[in-house]
Parts: sequence; C-alpha cells; structure tokens
Amino acid sequence: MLDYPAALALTLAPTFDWGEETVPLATATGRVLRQTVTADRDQPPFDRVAMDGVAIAYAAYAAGQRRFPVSHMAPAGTAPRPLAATDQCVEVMTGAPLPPGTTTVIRYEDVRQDGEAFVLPDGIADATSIHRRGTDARAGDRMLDDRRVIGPAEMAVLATYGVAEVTVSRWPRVAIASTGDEVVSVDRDPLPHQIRSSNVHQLAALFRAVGIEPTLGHLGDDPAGGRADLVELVRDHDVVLLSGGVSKGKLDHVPDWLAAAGIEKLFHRVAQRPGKPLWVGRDAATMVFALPGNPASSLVGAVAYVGAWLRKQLGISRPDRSVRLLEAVDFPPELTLFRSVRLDQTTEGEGARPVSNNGSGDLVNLAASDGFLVLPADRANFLPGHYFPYLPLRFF
Ligand SMILES: Nc1nc2c(c(=O)[nH]1)N[C@H]1C(S)=C(S)[C@@H](COP(=O)(O)OP(=O)(O)OC[C@H]3O[C@@H](n4cnc5c(N)ncnc54)[C@H](O)[C@@H]3O)O[C@H]1N2
Ligand code: MOO
Repeated sequence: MLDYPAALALTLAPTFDWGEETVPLATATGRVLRQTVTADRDQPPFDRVAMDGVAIAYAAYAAGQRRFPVSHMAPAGTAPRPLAATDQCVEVMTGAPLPPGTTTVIRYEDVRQDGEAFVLPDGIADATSIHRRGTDARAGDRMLDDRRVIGPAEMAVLATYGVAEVTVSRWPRVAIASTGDEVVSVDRDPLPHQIRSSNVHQLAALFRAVGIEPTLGHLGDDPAGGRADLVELVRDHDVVLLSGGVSKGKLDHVPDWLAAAGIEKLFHRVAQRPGKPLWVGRDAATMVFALPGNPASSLVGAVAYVGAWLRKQLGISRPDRSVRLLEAVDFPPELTLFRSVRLDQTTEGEGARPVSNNGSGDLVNLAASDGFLVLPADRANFLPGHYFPYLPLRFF
C-alpha cells in the first residue's frame, strides 16, 4: 500500500489555475494578493510631528532663549505654515507636518505655559520627536509581493498606497457532499438508526476559515442517483470533497461512481491511521478528494492532503512545524499515525499531549485537540521529548 509521503506527492502533482479577480479593498482581507504594491509617495510623506507639544528653531534656544511666544497652532491635516519669527514657537499636534523654520519638537509634558508663551527647560536637544519624511519607505519602493495572504498589516499598506481595488487569486469553487443513507441534515430529527451529518460542516469550516464558501450537498446510497449527482458536482466545481463510501462496504459506491464519472484515480488507500481508505483523483478541471466517513479520518484527510494541495495551487507557503511529544505513544502497525494532540505549555516550552479517543469514529474528543502529530510508519515507539511534524486544524 502507498505510504503517506508517496500519497502526498501524488496529491501535489496536479496543478490548476483559477485565475485572478479585482475586488474592493474592504473585501480583500484573507485573499491571496496577485499584484505587487509600489509606494506612490514617501512614507511618511512629510516630516511628521511625533508628539503633541511645541516646535522651535533650535538656533534660538542654543543662543540662550527659553521663553517662546506662540506663533500659531499646527493641527494634523492642515497645510504647514512657516514659523513667523525664529524667536517664536508653534504649537504642534502629532501627525502634523513640521512647520517650516522649526527644527525640533518638545513635548507638552516638558514645557511650562506662561500666558501666550511656553518656557522651555535646559537640556533640550535638536531634531527630536520628528518622524522624518521617507524614513520608512521611499516612493518607488516595492512594498508588498505577489502571493501574500492579506492580513491586517497588508491591509494597512494597501490602504496607505491607495490600492482601492486589489488584484487577488480567484477562489476555487468548492463542493462538499456527504454520502450514505444514515446521515441526515442537522435541521432534521434523526431516526434511531440515523446520525446527523457532521463531516460536511467539519470540512466546510476549514474552507470558511480561509474565506472560501463551499457548496454543501448530499449523495444518497442509490447508485443511479448518486452517480448522476456526482457528475454534476464535478462539472460545476473546481474541487469536490466527498465524505464516506470509500471503504469495503457493500454500499461503498463512491470509487465506482468516480470511475463512471471519468475521474482519473491518483490513488486509493494509504498506509495511515486514521483515513486509510482515502481516494484522490482528478479530471481536466476538477480535483476530487473522497474522504473516509469516520470523522477523524475525514479531518486528517483534509488537513494533511487537501490543505497541502490548496496551498500549492495558491502559491502559499507555510513553514513546516515540529512539536515535542509530551507522552510516550506505542503504535506497532506499519502505518503513519496522525495522533490527535493538544498543545500544552510546559516549563520546557510548548509540547503536544495526545488526546484520548475511541478511534476514528470519535468526533467528540477531536474537539479537545488542536491538531495532529505525524508519527512515521517505520517505528513502533515514540518517546516523549522527541519532535514530530505537527498539522494544525487549518489550511493556512
Ligand atoms: N472491511 C473493511 N471495513 C472498513 C475498512 C476496511 O478497510 N475494511 N476501513 C474502515 C476505515 S479505516 C474507515 S475510516 C471507514 C471508512 O469508511 P467509508 O469511507 O466507506 O465511510 P462510511 O462507511 O460511509 O462511514 C464510516 C462512518 O462514518 C460515518 N459518517 C459518514 N458520513 C458522515 C458524515 N457526513 N457525518 C458524520 N459521520 C459520517 C458513518 O455513519 C460511519 O459510521 O470504514 C471502515 N470499514
Ligand atoms: O482509517 Mo480509518 O480512518 O482507521 O478509521
């Protein structure tokens, strides 16, 4: 049977291009930037007053003057007015352009008001509390690169440089469908032999967390109906995730339906737990992940395979992360074990504590987990203190 590294390599090979689109800045958060951003002006664009206080020409102070009558007040947002005479001062507000003729700013806390004038103490330095024009960036500098996920800091840079319309990657059209006659939608009362469908919501949450809104559906166990619905799903979407129906049961029709729909199988079954029956395939325009129905299997398939594949398509890199195991794990089978863990802070820093569970059908205990530690297939005993790759429950 294929091992996890080989299965992942097969998953990552197909590439698809979903193109770009232009969106208003206000809706660009979380999108993948597809343009470079160049500074259209210096930053700051003028010598910016950095403290509320008074601005003076230092030469007068150096010559011994301590009492400075106020020439005028300079709020932020007004065009700079020069200092009227070198023996006067200007009251300046944070964010105002430094008034021409002044060379330093002294905070209100450090001066004393005396009628229409300010009295300065000894020991004042020249050129303080000024954020100089162009010290952060120069007009023409490259400010943001292609393929960055737009977060709060990127939003601020885009706004500062006037990018009101942002070119971003088009999101793929994603469909998620459950299978099996035992699952009913969450708004229905299940019969005693039925369960509510949780996997579609589990999988949808991963997409929604990065800003992609999937279409949710269901394929029944009836072969003719299920096959026809699947053909339609594949035709209308760039990515299709199916949940259940891929193992050896008499009604596990999904691999046959996928074959009938003309989806090329890349692999079926991986030497891992949970999620062994995973089926991955593609046609010219659509990638299909048929995930095993057990909730832990579905989640592992999504974070280990779907997430890696999605990042690759979008050109987003995520640094590999390893976390220290906090308790021994024994696992003799020759399978990669995706061990659900909780991240704990210990005196020696962060570590991963295995969360007890009742197997891959246990979705309740998954809620106590932060992610999975990937324990390789070539060993049976994993000791505390050793580091292993860690997969968080996020695509990026
Ligand atoms: N003879 C064998 N039996 C099984 C094997 C095997 O190799 N030989 N593999 C087991 C493993 S491992 C897994 S994982 C499961 C996966 O089976 P399927 O992908 O065919 O999934 P189903 O049989 O349809 O369902 C399994 C389980 O998950 C529940 N389920 C399904 N859909 C949902 C949903 N949308 N929300 C919540 N729960 C769902 C379903 O009711 C079943 O309890 O097969 C083993 N069997
Ligand atoms: O691989 Mo299954 O996913 O063990 O339950």
